[in-house]
Amino acid sequence: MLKIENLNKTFGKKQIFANLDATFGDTGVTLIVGINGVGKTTLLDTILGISKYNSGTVEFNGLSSDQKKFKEQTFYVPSDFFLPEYMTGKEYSNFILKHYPNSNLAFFKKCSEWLGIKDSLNKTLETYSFGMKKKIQLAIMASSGTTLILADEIFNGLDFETTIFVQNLLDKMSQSAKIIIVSHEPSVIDFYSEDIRILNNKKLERMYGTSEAVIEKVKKEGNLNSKLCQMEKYFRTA
Ligand SMILES: Nc1ncnc2c1ncn2[C@@H]1O[C@H](COP(=O)(O)OP(=O)(O)OP(=O)(O)O)[C@@H](O)[C@H]1O
Repeated sequence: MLKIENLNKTFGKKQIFANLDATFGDTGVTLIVGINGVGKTTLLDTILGISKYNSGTVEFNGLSSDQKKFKEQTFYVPSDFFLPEYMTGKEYSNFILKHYPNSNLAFFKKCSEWLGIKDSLNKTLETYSFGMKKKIQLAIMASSGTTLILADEIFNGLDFETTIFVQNLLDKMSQSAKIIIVSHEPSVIDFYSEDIRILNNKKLERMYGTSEAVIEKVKKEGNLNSKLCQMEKYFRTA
């Protein structure tokens, strides 16, 4: 179980989280939504210990992010990434997967085949398109054998077919791992409607109801309806 208690985090004078509490079970997909700049990436970074927090506790199965066992059990797919361009896909995947004791190289090969990058594994990463770079990270993620996976904007840059494939892959993986994803896509809200949390007012709140209700709430938090009205008025009078 991932447990966050009384989390407080600031960047300078700006408070990002205030006494944020959240628990996540051992399996299933949780979708985190929220307007731009509210702190979704910071939350993932904080869980993983990449970003320090002011006070509170973050534990995964009793482990803290500075422990080797925590690192071996968790995998992060960030939204912005820089890959070692001089390595081939094969060298890179071997390099990353060897850090994970339960990784499965045979499954990596299978995922590479499913994702259509198998024939490019002997090429250097500088020759990969953005989508191919994303795909190799997804294949590594799926075969890492980790039990906590955090992924930021995971579907960005993926074509339609791959998006559907990855949604189903995550669904299967979530039977034995906890997967927490951040996404802005309405279709993703539809697919993962079981556990949706909205980051708002420096806290993480569980959302219940239909995906339409969730989308309406997200729109309201960002004042989208009011902005749309203002824009319509502007074009009517311009
Ligand atoms: N290293 C940093 N130093 C100072 N402020 C930061 C830093 N990183 C993020 N912030 C600020 O913290 C807030 C949360 O940023 P974060 O990237 O977590 O938001 P987000 O919800 O992921 O946004 P988006 O949907 O645009 O990706 C923003 O106001 C951002 O400007």
